[in-house]
Amino acid sequence: MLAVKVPRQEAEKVRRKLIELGVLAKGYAVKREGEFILFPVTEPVEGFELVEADFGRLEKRPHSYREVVEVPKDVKPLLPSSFDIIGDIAIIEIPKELMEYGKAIGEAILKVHRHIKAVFAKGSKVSGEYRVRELIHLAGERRTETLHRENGIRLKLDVAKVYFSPRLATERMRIFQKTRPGEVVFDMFAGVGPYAVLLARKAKLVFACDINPWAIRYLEENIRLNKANNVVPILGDVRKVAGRLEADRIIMNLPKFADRFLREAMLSVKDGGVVHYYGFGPEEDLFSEHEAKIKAIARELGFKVEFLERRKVRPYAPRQFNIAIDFRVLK
Ligand SMILES: C[S@@+](CC[C@H](N)C(=O)[O-])C[C@H]1O[C@@H](n2cnc3c(N)ncnc32)[C@H](O)[C@@H]1O
Repeated sequence: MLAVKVPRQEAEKVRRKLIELGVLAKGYAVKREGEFILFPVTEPVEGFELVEADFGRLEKRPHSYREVVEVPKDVKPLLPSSFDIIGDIAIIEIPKELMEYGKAIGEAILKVHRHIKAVFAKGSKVSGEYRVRELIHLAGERRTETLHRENGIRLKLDVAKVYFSPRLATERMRIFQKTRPGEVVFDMFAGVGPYAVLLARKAKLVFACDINPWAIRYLEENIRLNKANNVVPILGDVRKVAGRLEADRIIMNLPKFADRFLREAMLSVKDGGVVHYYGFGPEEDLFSEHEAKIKAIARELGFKVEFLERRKVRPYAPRQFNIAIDFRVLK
């Protein structure tokens, strides 16, 4: 095949020129011959030494597991285009019709994403007090503990024993940016500590409560891993703790039931402090119901609320969103 031969020192400059001219042949590995580099080209190029040479084909690495997965053609359109990655574990939601090809899907994911060591399918919705879901092993190691990196912190967790969603990383960073140095924060539903450990980098003190003993066990480990010694882990029902401490900022990341804990949040926040409330809302009216509940509880307690920000955090179900409402409590 036709090639341009150039001294090694000029190779990078020439490569860019050939790309600019649109004549560099794609899919071939460039060749080295002593002090020279040979570039495969699709047509003669003026001003360069041209030679004939054989080139090896570049191995084309697939970008998606869908390119290599071995499933019948008719079910291919059902393959999900994305999945969650927590540390080195992939968790994919596959439709019922694809369940019998679970192993093939898992193996394809392992093949394309070399850093993933285990693949699980979602076996149920997130449920119960601990907000965990069943997982079905598809391929790779039968291990559910992993180390996840997010926003510059390291989080050890067991995906089968605690709640954790990597999709909230941006939201957590947003709250970090709102936090002011010297604040006292109360993370009412802390899990393994993705908010608490991150906010501890700015806040003076972070109280982090969870009712799931596994979550608190991992939170304690994450405090050590990240040297977040200003986080106070509290194991138990937040109802027993609330009102017994005072915070400048409260995080209520229990979207399914947060409305049931508004009284506890308002009793625990200082006059002028801020509550970050999470919920789920239908597309056509995301916030009204939640805001009405917030106002009603404030009224009952004789407080005032000032709404600061409302936002969609992420899609949750068809035409349903995970939403956030930030509000200030005036006592
Ligand atoms: C949606 S998860 C959020 C965890 C964490 N904030 C995160 O972002 O990964 C909610 C957490 O609240 C905890 N929880 C549920 N009810 C509780 C209660 N009454 N008191 C304390 N924690 C509770 C669950 O165990 C779960 O870990």
